[in-house]
Order: sequence, then C-alpha cells, then structure tokens
Amino acid sequence: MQIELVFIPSPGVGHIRSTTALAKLLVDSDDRVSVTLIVIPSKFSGHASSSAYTNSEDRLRYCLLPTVDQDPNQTYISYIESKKPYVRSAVSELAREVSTRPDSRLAGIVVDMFCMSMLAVADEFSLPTYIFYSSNASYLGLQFHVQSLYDKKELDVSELRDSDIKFDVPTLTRPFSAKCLPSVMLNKKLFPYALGRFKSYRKTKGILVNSVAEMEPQALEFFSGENTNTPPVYAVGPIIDFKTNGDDEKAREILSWLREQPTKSVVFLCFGSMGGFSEEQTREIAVALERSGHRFLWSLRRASPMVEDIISSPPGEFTNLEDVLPKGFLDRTVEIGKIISWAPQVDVLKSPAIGAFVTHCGWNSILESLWFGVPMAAWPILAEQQFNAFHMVEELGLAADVRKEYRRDFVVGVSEIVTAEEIERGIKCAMEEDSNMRKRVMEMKDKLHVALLDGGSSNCALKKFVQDVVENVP
Ligand SMILES: O=c1ccn([C@@H]2O[C@H](COP(=O)(O)OP(=O)(O)O[C@H]3O[C@H](CO)[C@@H](O)[C@H](O)[C@H]3O)[C@@H](O)[C@H]2O)c(=O)[nH]1
Repeated sequence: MQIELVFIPSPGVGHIRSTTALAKLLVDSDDRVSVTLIVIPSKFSGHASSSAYTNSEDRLRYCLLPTVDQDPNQTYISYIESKKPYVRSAVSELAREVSTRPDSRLAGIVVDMFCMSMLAVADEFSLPTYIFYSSNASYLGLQFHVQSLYDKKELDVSELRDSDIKFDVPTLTRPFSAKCLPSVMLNKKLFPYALGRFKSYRKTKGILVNSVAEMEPQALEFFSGENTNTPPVYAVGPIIDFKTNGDDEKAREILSWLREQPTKSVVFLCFGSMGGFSEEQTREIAVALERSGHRFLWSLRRASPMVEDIISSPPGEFTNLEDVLPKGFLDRTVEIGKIISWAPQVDVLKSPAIGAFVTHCGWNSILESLWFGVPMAAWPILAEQQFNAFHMVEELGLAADVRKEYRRDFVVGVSEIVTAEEIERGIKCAMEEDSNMRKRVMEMKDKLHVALLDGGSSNCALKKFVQDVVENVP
C-alpha cells in the first residue's frame, strides 16, 4: 500500500525549513510514502518566504495557499486559523485525487505545534493526526507537565512571574527555574490558549520531535513510560535543512572572508529569524566583542517595535551603523570583524574558522551548532528559548551562560539590558580551547551523527513512525 501524508507547517523559518527537511527524509527513506506539504504563506516577506516552496518533486509536492489581503492587526494564531477554509479545500482535492490512485490511501495529517486548529479539518475527513514538534522533547514534557499541574490544581505557573522558585519537571534531571519559563506561560491572557494547545496535543496519534534520544535520555524515558497519558513520541532528529542561501553574492563574500580566518578563531553571533536589538544593547555587544579580543562574524539586526504579537513584527536593518556603534569601532575592528545581516548560518557553522556561537537558542540553531561541534553561549530572547538555554547550560553543559533568563518580548518589554561584561564572559567561556564544554559538544556531535545512520536511534524511530502510520490508516 502507498500512503500519502499531508504536512501543515506554520510559516516561520524555524518551522517550515525543518518540516520540509523531515518530509524529504521521509520520502527518501521509504518509497511507500508520499507527502503533500500545505504551505501557509508568510505574513511578511523575507527569508521565511513561502515562494521558495514551489518546486514539487515526484513524491514531495507543495501546495501553496493563496496570499490574501491581510488584516495588520490580526494575531499570528488568528492568521493561521483564517487559513482553515483553504486547508480544507486543499485536503478535499487531495483526498479525491488519492482515491483515484491504485492501492493508495490518504493516511493522515502532520500538523505543526502552532497549527493545532487544523485538527478540526482532519476530523472532518476522519484522518488521524500527528504533530511535527520543531522543538525538543524536554520542552514538550514541560508543556504537558504544566498542563497537568494546572488541571490537578497543584500549581498555576502563570502566577510565577518574577518568582525565584524552582520546580521538578519529569523530562529534566535538575530543578527547573521558573525564571526560564516561556512568556506565553507567564502571561495571564495567553496562558489559557497555551493550556488548550497542550491539551490538544494529547488527542493526536503521535508526536515527531526534532531531537535525538541520546541527547535527551530523561525525556525519552519519560515518554516511553506507562501512564504518561501522552501519544507516542518519536525522536527523529536532528532534522536540519542544509540548503542555505550560500550561493548568493553576499553569502559567498561572507564564506570567502571566513576561509581567510584561522581555525576556531571567530565567534559567530546570530539570533534567529526574530532576534534584533536596540541601539543601546547593540553598543554593549560591540564593547564585549572588542574586549574579548576575538575575531567575530556578527549578524546584526535592529529590534522591531514592541508589539504584542512579536511574531508578526520581524526585525529590520540599522540604516547607519556608524551612528549606532561606539565611536571608531568599525575602523578598529576592520581587520578582525565582519558585521552582516542575514547569515548563511549552516554554511557559517560548518566553517573550520568558527570557534563559538552566541545564539538566541532557537532549537534549529542549537541543533545546527551541535551538528558541527560548535560550543555555544546562550542568550535567549523569546518563545521557548529561555527553556532551551537552561537545557543547554544547566542540564547538558553544552553552552556558556550569557543570561539564560533574559527575555525581550511583550511580557517584559524592552527595558532589560545585558551588559558588555556578561556578554564578554559568555564569549570567552565558549571560545576556550580544550575546555570540558568543547569536549562534551564534540561527544554530542558524534551522537547526533550516529542517530541518523541506518540502525541509529532516530532512523529506527522514523521507521517505527511509518509502521504506526500504516497501522493507523483509516
Ligand atoms: O541570519 C540567519 C538567521 C537564521 N537562519 C536560519 O534560520 C533558522 C532559525 O531557526 P531557529 O534557530 O530555531 O530560530 P527561530 O527562527 O527563532 O525559530 C522559532 O522556531 C524554533 C523551532 O520551533 C524555536 O525553537 C524558536 O524559539 C522560535 O523562535 C535556522 O535554521 C538558521 O540556520 C539563517 O540561516 N540566517
């Protein structure tokens, strides 16, 4: 029997790229599987641009939903919700088409964690649903745990804003600091929405997680236990999209500069698709870089104006860097540093010149860094990045701490400033040669590579997923 799966990623670059890479891996690893990826157009143009997803291949096809006039005040979640009628008609058309193929079945819908509203569409077609969870299993565990604590009236974590409390999470080995909870859980208005989302995860037939069993043994053990009241969890990562914009002229110039730098001499700073900073914060980074004495490649962007729905408001460019940076900084660092905008990140991390990565701790960035054996300095900004920073710094010792509790979003606004001293300390620690942290990172790199090999844990988990999908075919 041939099976067709529908994938519905959410439009952010951190989601759509890994979802596409997973879909490719699935069709390449099992010739019974075909995938149609329904692409919700991005709310804004840029590197998450959905126009990149148009070249359908044999068993991997893209169905690009129409871009319609957008209400600028629409939140990200209601934007996704508004796409339901288009998704419904795309699934209906696909169901009709699959029914004409011999021995083929529409086997289910794999939704992104932010597209849970599409479960209703799957129900209309009596299709099983799965989730592709583009973050890690330990964080998934936190979400389920927070929901249980709330339902059993043991703890309402949204009360914990500004609290120093630490509490146990079954997917972590050490007490978790409430200061590293994501803003969505600390915000009274958004918390009910988050709880509803965590509850709906439980209704699915399985959750594919972009992680590796050997990296998160505590979490995978938890999910494989009895009485967790969760769907099966398949750790199938690291799923990395190795296709960057490395071929365009700007990227070529960056990579050629890197080729001229000594091995492990450059610290790379990059803060994901949404990370940007104020002028004041930018100056602190510049001071830290100069004081650290290291060469640097700095992907620098200006923070977007603070709006409640930060996802709808990507960072921009500074118009004149001379006005923003400390006086003379550009001249003094011309030989050792390079300031860029969007980075060909995967190619950069692959370069032997890179010694460390100052990161916002987006999960894809963490996986990419570990894949190439690059130690990190953790400086989270929003979403679940404070949790990821805690995970990397405290739990696994794979990153130095810049300030793992830092956040810049609608909950706290823009007032916090990370000082040059903190940044310099983080950079120096991550750049240290022969450190224990660097050794642990290299060990983790090996684990990540082995997991994907034939018979490796992630390879086996992917096969088990396909087997379960076949068994669940309606
Ligand atoms: O200049 C840049 C910036 C980013 N990237 C790439 O863009 C992706 C960014 O993904 P990620 O590191 O996960 O960050 P976000 O874009 O911020 O991702 C969102 O989605 C992730 C997965 O769910 C979450 O972990 C994050 O917190 C959330 O902000 C990565 O593949 C990077 O290589 C570049 O190539 N160049």
